[in-house]
Amino acid sequence: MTLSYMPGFGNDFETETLPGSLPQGRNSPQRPAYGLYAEQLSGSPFTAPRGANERSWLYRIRPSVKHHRRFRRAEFPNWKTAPNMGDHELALGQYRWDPPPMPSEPTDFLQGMRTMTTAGDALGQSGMASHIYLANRSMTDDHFFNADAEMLVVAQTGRIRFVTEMGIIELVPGEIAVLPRGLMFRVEVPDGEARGYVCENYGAKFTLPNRGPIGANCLANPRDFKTPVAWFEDKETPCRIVVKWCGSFHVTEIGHSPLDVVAWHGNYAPYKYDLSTFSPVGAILFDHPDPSIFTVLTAPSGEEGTANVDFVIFPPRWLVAEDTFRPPWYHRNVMSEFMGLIRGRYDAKETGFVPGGMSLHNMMLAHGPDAEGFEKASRAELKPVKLEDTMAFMFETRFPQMLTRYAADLETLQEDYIDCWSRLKKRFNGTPEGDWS
Ligand SMILES: O=C(O)Cc1cc(O)ccc1O
Ligand SMILES: [Fe+2]
Repeated sequence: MTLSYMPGFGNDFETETLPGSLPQGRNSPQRPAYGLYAEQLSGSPFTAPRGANERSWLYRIRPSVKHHRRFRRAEFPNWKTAPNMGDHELALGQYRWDPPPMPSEPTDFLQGMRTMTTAGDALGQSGMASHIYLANRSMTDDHFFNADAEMLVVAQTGRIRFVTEMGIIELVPGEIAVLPRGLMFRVEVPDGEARGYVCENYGAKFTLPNRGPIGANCLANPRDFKTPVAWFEDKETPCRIVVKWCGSFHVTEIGHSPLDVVAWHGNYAPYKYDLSTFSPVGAILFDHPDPSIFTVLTAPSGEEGTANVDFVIFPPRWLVAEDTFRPPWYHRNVMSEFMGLIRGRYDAKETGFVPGGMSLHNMMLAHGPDAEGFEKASRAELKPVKLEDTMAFMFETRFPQMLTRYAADLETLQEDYIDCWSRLKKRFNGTPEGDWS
């Protein structure tokens, strides 16, 4: 399937599948062409300031209200929403997990969503949740929208295709997608199996970070974000709609596909991004900068510089710093760090953090390179070194991340994770040289 995308971040896009199906010069003509219904999808309050005002106009076969019959409650027991406190007995700690096993029974993207952490409060529209998805079945007649959050999806293994009401996005591992709050979609797994990570962002939408003195280029460049062109199906067969709303799930049946948008325009739309197009900027003489230098997208909170959630990556790059301990320093952080590994190895952890795995370093819990990583980096010859074939990421939030029972009970939780620091030796011996024996 060849898919077409429109470049740009937050653009005012326009796209139509049939000639003349998109009204020009107005949003709501008396009789839109092709007998379509005009519908506005608002992603911000009507009165949001211009820079933050997001809405799209959708021209569809039936208005969405015809997609809503009376709902029944539905259950997705592994998909949790903040606040979700204390449903396990595990004490505080630094945690790391190997990849969870693929389910043996047929499992679609919704059934395969497993929440690892929740933070903040979805009803207060702040905070986030970290999930892993494990899918081995495409959704065919089932469709979904999430009223609680926009969803940032990080593909780790297997292609994953989001057939949305505004067009089709397909990801290969190493790509991400952002699906706005309220967008209707179904999820297909063209390779038969897919695994990856999801950040549900309950707060203000992800946007590009300011670059400050870096200037007008590098990091994530706007043109590398891709929004799908319009696509629709005119399918008069039974379909189901699942809604996530304030942490609960609801389902209804309708007699046709809700993916019936023939044309649309506006700036509230899904998009994808290939992480390999991120242009990293770093220290080219000495020291290790804060990881915020690798922020792809940031979802602000009300407080300046204090993200509801940042999406940060650790891409392939050259390390050139002189007289520098090059891996991450040891640190304690008021922000809470959930990490995943898409491929390769992460430079702070030589072993134990594997692709498809996860780690959680919560508010103020100390962490940093393992003993082997420290030894190696402290003695390494500081010639230019390229970190190749690697891609780790972090969901970093101002809110403490509460573990779910699923995460606490997961059989791939590494009981011995904190032992990775136990072999760090005392080097202090009262002399300026220290003891490096
Ligand atoms: O903890 C981690 O591995 C993530 C991280 C990386 C880095 O380069 C600096 C700080 C930080 O939290
Ligand atoms: Fe960290």
